[in-house]
Amino acid sequence: MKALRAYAPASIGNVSLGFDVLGAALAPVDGSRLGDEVDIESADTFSLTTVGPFAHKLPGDADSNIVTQCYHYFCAQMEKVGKATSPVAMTLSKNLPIGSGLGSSASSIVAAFVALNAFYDYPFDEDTLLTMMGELEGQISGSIHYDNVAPCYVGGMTLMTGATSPVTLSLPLVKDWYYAICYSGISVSTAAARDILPKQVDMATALTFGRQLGVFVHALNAGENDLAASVMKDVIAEPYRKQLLPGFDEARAFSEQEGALAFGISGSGPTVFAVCDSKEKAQRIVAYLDEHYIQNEDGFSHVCQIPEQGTTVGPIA
Ligand SMILES: Nc1ncnc2c1ncn2[C@@H]1O[C@H](COP(=O)(O)OP(=O)(O)O)[C@@H](O)[C@H]1O
Ligand SMILES: N[C@@H](CCOP(=O)(O)O)C(=O)O
Repeated sequence: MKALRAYAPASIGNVSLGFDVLGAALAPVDGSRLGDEVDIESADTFSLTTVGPFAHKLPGDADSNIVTQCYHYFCAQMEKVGKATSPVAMTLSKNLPIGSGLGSSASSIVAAFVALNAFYDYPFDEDTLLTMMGELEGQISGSIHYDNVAPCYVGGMTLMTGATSPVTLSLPLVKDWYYAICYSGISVSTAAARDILPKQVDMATALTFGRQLGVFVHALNAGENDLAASVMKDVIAEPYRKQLLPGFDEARAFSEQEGALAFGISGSGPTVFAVCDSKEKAQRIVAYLDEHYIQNEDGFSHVCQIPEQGTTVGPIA
């Protein structure tokens, strides 16, 4: 009997300078896994079982779980293209905290769609699947944005095009950048953190946003890494969101003093990240964040890099 497992990594939405259009996958350098997993196998009727360290924080009923919604959405898309589906049993290992800024819902969504697509012998191509992932992410967070689902699915650092094909472009990776990331343990709802943002930005902010994104993409392609890091500043969301994050200003001050190239909010927070040009600097910042930024026993931190690979799927060993 076919039984598959998909693993979908955590991700940094926005990467400070690219609100809703830039994202990066995350992989701890110690080789541990940071992401949700979805198992799938044939069954007489559909079911979803949830396990893992954050399963108890999910909605109690399977119907409210985004993975169940992915299954129904996937089946409806299959029907539209005249393809049959049969019931499956799915198991979600909920390894990412909810409302963490690590693309938790995106990780579940991407793992679910990749597992379903593989189970039914790959009926949909990458752009079609990404569009479906964005749709489900939009249902849960209040508006469609691809900056978590895209890097989670394809890996690397991704820039959204606004087109349906290709949905996303992959940017060059800086091999010697290390990301100190820390989840404080509190929950910030993405929908609520979007609601507090102004609906319009002024001309000066729009010009800074465009200039930074243009310079960043050029600098990465030219290998001018310091120039790229110099424009990793959030002029859209951080000024409004940082008030939700106790210890944010102090964490930034410490990281900058330790030589971090950039510091910002991962997605809508509360996770923060510091970009460093050595693993040792990232480890020192992680040690500070462990002691000063974490608020409760759910918090954690890691030194990460951006993996080239995104979601993986294969037979359950
Ligand atoms: N599999 C799932 N993973 C994460 N959140 C889920 C899942 N299924 C349903 N939810 C609900 O979706 C919402 C996700 O909140 P959100 O703030 O967008 O989280 P995140 O920023 O971590 O993706 C929560 O209300 C959560 O209960
Ligand atoms: N671009 C989005 C990213 C949200 O990421 P999450 O990990 O907090 O869901 C935003 O900034 O609202």
